[in-house]
Amino acid sequence: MAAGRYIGPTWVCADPADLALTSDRRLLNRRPPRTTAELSQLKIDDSWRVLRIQSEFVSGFDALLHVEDAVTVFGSARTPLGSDAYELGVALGRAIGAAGYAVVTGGGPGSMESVNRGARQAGARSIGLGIELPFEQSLNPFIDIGINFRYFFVRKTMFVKYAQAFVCLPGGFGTLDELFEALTLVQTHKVTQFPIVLVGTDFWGGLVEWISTRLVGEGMIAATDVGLISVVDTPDQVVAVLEASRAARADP
Ligand SMILES: C/C(=C\CNc1ncnc2c1ncn2[C@@H]1O[C@H](COP(=O)(O)O)[C@@H](O)[C@H]1O)CO
Repeated sequence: MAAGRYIGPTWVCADPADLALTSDRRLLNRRPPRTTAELSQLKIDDSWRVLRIQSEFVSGFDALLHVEDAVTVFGSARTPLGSDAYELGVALGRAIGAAGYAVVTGGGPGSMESVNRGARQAGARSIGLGIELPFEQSLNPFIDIGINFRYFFVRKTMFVKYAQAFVCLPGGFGTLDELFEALTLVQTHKVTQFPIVLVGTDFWGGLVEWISTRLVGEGMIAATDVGLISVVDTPDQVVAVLEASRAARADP
C-alpha cells in the first residue's frame, strides 16, 4: 500500500485452515451446540465477538472522523486494468475529486481501484473501506485512508455515514447489493437528500426499465420511487447531479 494510514484487524490464526474462515463466516455459519461445554463456549465466543464488532465501529468512526463532503462509489471488482470501464472509473474518481469531494470505495481491485486512482490524480482524499475475504487481498495502492473491515455490515454503515451520495459503476452482485441497500435507506427515509447515480445507460437501462414496469406495475414500489435513481453516462453528468443535491442541501 502507498504511504498513508492503515487501520484494520490483525488476524493471527494458529491453524492455517482457519484462514479460510472470515469473521463474517464465523458469525453466520452457526452450528447448533451439542453439548453443555459447546454451549458455554459459544456463549463466550459470541460475547467476545460483540466486543470485536464494537471495536470495529470505533476504529471506523475514528479513522473517518475528519471526512467532510464525500461520495461513495461502487463498482465491479473484476474490471480489467486498461479497459474502457477502468478508464471510466479513473475519470469518474478524478471528476468527483476535482469537485471537492473525498472519494470512498470498497478499497479492492477493478473499478474500486480505478476510482481511487482518479481521486488520487485529482489530489482528493482517497478512501478505501476493504473487507476481509477468504482469500488474500490487500487494499489497492491508491488509498490515503484505508480500513480493512471484518464485518460487511460495519463496513456498510461507514459507506453511508460518511457520504452525501452513492454512485454505481457497472458491477455484479456486490454492486447490486450496495445499490439496493442504498435505495431502501432512501425509500424508508433513513437517509435524505441522498442522490443515487448509476453510470452507464446501456448497462443499467434494462434494470431500471424492469423496476419501472414490473415493480411499479405490480405495486411493489411507488412510481415516485423510480425517481430516486439517476442514470447518466459521463463523469460530468455525475458531478452535475452531485452539485444539484449539494445546492438543495444548502438551500432546503
Ligand atoms: C472477486 C474479486 C475480488 C473481491 N474483492 C473485493 N474487495 C473489496 N470489495 C469488494 C470485493 N468484492 C466485492 N466487493 C464490494 O462489492 C462491490 C463489487 O462487487 P461486484 O460483485 O464485483 O460488483 C464493490 O463496490 C465492493 O464494495 C476478484 O478479484
